[in-house]
Amino acid sequence: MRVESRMSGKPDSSKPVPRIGRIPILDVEPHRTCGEWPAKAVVGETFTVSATVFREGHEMLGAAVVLRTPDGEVLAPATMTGHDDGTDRMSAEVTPTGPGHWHYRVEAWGDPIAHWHHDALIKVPRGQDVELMLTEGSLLFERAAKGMPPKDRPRLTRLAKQLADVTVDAMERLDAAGRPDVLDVLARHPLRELVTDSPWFPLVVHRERALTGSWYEFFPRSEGSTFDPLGRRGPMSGTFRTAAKRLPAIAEMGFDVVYLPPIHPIGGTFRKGPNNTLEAGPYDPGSPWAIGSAEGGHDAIHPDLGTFADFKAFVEAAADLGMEVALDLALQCSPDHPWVTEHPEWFTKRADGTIAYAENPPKKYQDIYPLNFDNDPEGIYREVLRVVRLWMDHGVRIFRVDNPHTKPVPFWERLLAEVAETDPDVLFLAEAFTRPAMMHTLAKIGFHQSYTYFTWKNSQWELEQYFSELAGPAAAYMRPNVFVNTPDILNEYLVHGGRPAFEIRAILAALLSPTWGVYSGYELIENTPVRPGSEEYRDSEKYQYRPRDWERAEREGTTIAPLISRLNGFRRAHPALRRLRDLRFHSVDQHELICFSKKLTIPRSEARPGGTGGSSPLTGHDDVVLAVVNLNPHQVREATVHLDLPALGLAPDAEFAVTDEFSGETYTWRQANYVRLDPHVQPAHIFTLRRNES
Ligand SMILES: O=P(O)(O)O[C@H]1O[C@H](CO)[C@@H](O[C@H]2O[C@H](CO)[C@@H](O)[C@H](O)[C@H]2O)[C@H](O)[C@H]1O
Repeated sequence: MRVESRMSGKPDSSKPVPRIGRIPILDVEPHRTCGEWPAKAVVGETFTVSATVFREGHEMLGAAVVLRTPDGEVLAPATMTGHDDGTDRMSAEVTPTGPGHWHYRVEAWGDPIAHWHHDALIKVPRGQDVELMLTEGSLLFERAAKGMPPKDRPRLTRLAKQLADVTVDAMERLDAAGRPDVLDVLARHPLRELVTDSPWFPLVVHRERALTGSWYEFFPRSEGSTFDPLGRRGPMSGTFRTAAKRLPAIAEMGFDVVYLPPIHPIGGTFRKGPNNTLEAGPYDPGSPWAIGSAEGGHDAIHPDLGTFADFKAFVEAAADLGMEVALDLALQCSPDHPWVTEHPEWFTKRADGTIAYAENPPKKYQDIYPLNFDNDPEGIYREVLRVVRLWMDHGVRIFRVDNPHTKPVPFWERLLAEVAETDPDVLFLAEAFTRPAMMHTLAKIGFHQSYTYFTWKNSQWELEQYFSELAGPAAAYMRPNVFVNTPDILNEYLVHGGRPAFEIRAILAALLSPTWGVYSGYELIENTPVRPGSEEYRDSEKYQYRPRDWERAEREGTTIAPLISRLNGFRRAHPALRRLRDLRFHSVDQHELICFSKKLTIPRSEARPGGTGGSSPLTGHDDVVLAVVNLNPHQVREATVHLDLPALGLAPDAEFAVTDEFSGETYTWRQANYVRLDPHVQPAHIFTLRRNES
């Protein structure tokens, strides 16, 4: 990192130039973890900037973080504080207030007044150099006064005079230099010398939905699909119009985003039949990811679903209910896709002239051809950009990108950058389940959100380890979208855990991650795998229509939709739950329970007295949620939970009231607390905190 010192003057090119600043500023985070790509935040998201800042000898220094807005305005510095652990690490929190391309930098300086004060406090009481010390202090405060805004100047000028007044007791004069009002002025306007700046580092600020949201995935063709009980005709597909009837119930559950698998024409060649069989019957609708037929490709709508006007009406109906529609972007083709004949050069031919089908080992996708992005990079790029813009023009502002890790990374970096230039509100979710290097790089180069390994993290240690990584340094560039299930992932925990397992996983996802998602049928506790040990559903909706009797489930109480509504309600009521970086785990002496909290400081102007859902912010400006979850879906578990009270904004010996958001019961808690959770009654406590008045 090149650090320019304001004091270094013009370098003489014939001599070696020190690369380090006058006050060294090293290892600035999040810059270091983001590499050459911008750090990410959403509007109003507070994050920490830290750096190693030190200097020679025993001189004292100060440091601050400065934000520069997309308009070039440099905002008031946020003072950095030291970590007091011998590492010379300093940090400050900053909050960008609008979208766009921001910058941040660290400034450091020598602080002669702090240094003088430190020495004077040692020497004056011991009678060493008393008048000399006080005179030097007086001169320093005179200097500082010159740089003050007029309203603060008199206070320091008076102090400078007082320090030099030999008629006043020396200790009294020294005490005056440590008065809170003086320290306050100095904190705001320190006397700075040898000022050194780090370079400006990029920070891209997105809209809130890039970090926060509740997603619901469903196949529009299933909603309203019908079967002839007499078998005189094949099943009839649902349409955008019939699917729209499901939207109010989805909104009722509190979802923000409705994600649709591909809605394009589906190919007939090598079409898959029920349960991923390789032979489809005459009425089998095929996998929606097998995109393209004579009816069109990625820029067309499956005629069974309706027309562009129907799609528009669907998007508008969702918007009226406060939801956005996310569309799948799966860059692959059925053998019947128009690109296959119009652009044969986009596909790789084998020695026998055939095109190899796509794979994501060990999965085989016999019904699709992969594109070869290196055959005609420019042609494919232009066409994909056209397709993306077409759907953007039809109201789609979120794309869920299928298997981005099987396409060249620079392709995505270019595409996402070009879209962001004109439409910075358009978001892309990377569906890449692959090695960390690829997943993290896709996030760095521009994907706004990423699928995660949450579905496979079921134990306490796995969850703690994984989420500590996601909410730790990775949060600077990668935003998790935590689905509890997908059409491809029915985890064995759900297969064997029954209803409590579905409740537990929904609670974990909704509270641990600012964005979580549910694939339709989850609320009905659908958990039959196609065969023992498989993560595929039996009679998977990927290959056949799957209408569901929502009303019956509601009547019979076989749905967890009410729990999902409550979870999304908590998330709306508690801004802390809509953030990631505020997650902290607490210790539990039983490995099948997990305890975590989220705490967000809300500016006073935004604090809501009393909160909602029976909760109340801790201090009027802290939103704190504490959860304890039994991870065993079969058996009661009890334990002692040891809280990290400072992480909750509380003193180590504090006693405070916790109110369970499910039961409404209030308990008095302290550092160590007994917990007992029965997964068949209530698998979790979700507590809001209130300090005891006494
Ligand atoms: O490869 P992933 O596990 O990430 O899964 C995603 O991409 C798959 C390919 O698009 C997709 O698979 C489905 O569509 C295929 C093409 O029609 C079909 O051959 C597969 O049997 C079917 O599962 C998967 O759904 C998607 O999430």
